[in-house]
Amino acid sequence: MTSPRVLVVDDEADLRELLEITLLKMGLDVDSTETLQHARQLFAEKDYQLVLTDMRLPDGLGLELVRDVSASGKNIPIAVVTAFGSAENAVVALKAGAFDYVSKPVQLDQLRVLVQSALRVSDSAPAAAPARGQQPSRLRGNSAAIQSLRAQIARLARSMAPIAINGESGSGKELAAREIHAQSSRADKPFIAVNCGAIPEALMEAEFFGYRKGAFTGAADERDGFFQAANGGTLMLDEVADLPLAMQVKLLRAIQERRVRKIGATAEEPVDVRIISATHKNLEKLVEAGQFRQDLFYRLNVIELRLAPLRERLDDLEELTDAILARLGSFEHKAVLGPGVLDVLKSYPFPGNVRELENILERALAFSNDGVISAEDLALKGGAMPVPAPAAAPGFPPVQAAPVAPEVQAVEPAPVASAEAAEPEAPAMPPLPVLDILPSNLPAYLEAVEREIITRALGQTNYNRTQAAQLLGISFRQLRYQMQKLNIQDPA
Ligand SMILES: Nc1ncnc2c1ncn2[C@@H]1O[C@H](COP(=O)(O)OP(=O)(O)OP(=O)(O)O)[C@@H](O)[C@H]1O
Repeated sequence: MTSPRVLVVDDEADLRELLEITLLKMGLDVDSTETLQHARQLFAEKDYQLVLTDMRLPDGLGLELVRDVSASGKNIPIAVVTAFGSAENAVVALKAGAFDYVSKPVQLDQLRVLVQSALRVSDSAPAAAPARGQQPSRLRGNSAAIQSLRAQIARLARSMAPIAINGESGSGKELAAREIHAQSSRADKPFIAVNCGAIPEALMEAEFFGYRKGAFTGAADERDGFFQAANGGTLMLDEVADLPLAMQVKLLRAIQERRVRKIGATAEEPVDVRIISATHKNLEKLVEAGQFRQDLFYRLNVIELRLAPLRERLDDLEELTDAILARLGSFEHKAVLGPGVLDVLKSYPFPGNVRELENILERALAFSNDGVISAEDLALKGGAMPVPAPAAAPGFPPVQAAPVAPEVQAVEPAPVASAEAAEPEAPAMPPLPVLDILPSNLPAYLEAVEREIITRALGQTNYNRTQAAQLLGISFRQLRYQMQKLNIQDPA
């Protein structure tokens, strides 16, 4: 069996030699050259599994080779070596189709990780075909928007470039991120989704980077953070716009250096993580307003992926509805839409997108006769639903913090005790109650207030959690945490 062959293009003799020796020690065959022209010739003549090129070459730019290799249709990963501190070059190369980059001075551990994951990419099937052993796609729909999304996902799965997914709440951003991970050479490593908007600011550094035993009061054991938990795999930064500025600086550093330091540790540890970020907000506007760091935005936004809202792809509604009903119904009790109900759904704007469709169908099924859903069962405009009485005051249940284990696939941090802050443009606050007697147990009292407010919002929206979250100016996930924490259940 022949070894994989790598083409190294660099005119700096020392660096070229270092790259060659490292690759040879990894058991690879290496061809090397100093010029762009010779590199093009070699690439045309021979089969390579990886091309590694410097950005500045005597007769041109490594970027030109990136474009040639990407356009060749051979599906060969090409990585670039960028000058120290040249974030622009790295981003430009990734945008042009580079698989990944290493910065000078080249850290050999990072180079080896890059080479190994690049070789896994060239090993796997071409872009359109699913990787070995991969689960079938959960992404339903056949509209032009979804078809183009599938094609983009297949292409993006083959690189390390950071991806920024933008789309309304519930439009499938996390699902798309999971698909990219599942189709990538990282599929057998963890996919960790972190909701940046739900982590208390004081815990952020510990949650992202981990801590050593005794680093602070309560740090009874050493613990990994999200970066270490996602090592080798993909880290999804959901609701990335909600990251506080101080954390943005630390995150940028971790992404640039590909190293993290646990709180209380002296040494940094390398991490190999692909970053996918997602938001329903306009990050560019937040950058202009000084609420999001430009440098982090630039790093995260290398490739943009936009998810169309459901109302812009109503062609998908039937397939989505069928898939959701098949999941909700059982073998004996099939769930179906009654006559004309699909048209009623098509006239609804779905502000909460596919997630709202799921919620609507789930509720409608509970109200339906024998699993046949009528237009009334959909209760699209909201109808009166009895508001469940708030839980009795005595004996407030203790709040359980969810432990974060490395094998956890979607990490949702422990719920925060107070109601999360609403968007800056949230409507005016109702006046605060004037209390005659001060509560003797403030946390328990606040919990009772929170339970009362959330239960009222859910009652007003017929327990449609998407709409209740909107009413309260919090995200769907934040509402879900609070409901779990306060043990509020849908009476249906
Ligand atoms: N094209 C699709 N096919 C099948 N299911 C979908 C599709 N798009 C979204 N969903 C489903 O809709 C629900 C919401 O999707 P997801 O959590 O990915 O949305 P999101 O945009 O990340 O939401 P949020 O902004 O609230 O984080 C999930 O249950 C997901 O599986």
